[in-house]
Amino acid sequence: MSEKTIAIGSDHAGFVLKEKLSQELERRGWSVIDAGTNGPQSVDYPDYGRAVAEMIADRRADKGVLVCGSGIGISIAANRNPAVRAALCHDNLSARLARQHNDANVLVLGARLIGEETALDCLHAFLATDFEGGRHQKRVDKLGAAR
Ligand SMILES: O=C(CO)[C@H](O)[C@H](O)[C@H](O)COP(=O)(O)O
Repeated sequence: MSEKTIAIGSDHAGFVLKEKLSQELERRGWSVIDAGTNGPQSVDYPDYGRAVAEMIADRRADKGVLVCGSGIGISIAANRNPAVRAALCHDNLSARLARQHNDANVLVLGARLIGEETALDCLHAFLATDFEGGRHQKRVDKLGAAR
């Protein structure tokens, strides 16, 4: 795995946004593993949330990005894996706090709820922000998540 490997996945509702985010990640030098889906045909979000979560757990990817219509279903799916801290974000601040306070390793976006510009803003904030540690470390430890 290269130092900057990211796994990305979506259901049909997130497919178009996933493609845009994937292009942006590659433009920024990330090695992207695309877990699908690969078109607009209706699929089931748990399959893609699970696939990206397993890549995080197996350390095939450092971070992940998931997209569905609201972001809710695919967050629930990913967070069932104890290695994952998936954060559903709607703006720059929530994406930043997800990293600073929660050490989130998966960014989740709702393609039917936010526009492309906001999604890219969330992505940039998520990638640019480090975990603060300190008082947040023991709380993250209590989540029981592996790193
Ligand atoms: O999981 C979701 C809702 O919590 C996502 O928004 C899905 O993308 C959505 O449920 C898919 O809906 P559709 O009517 O089958 O396109």
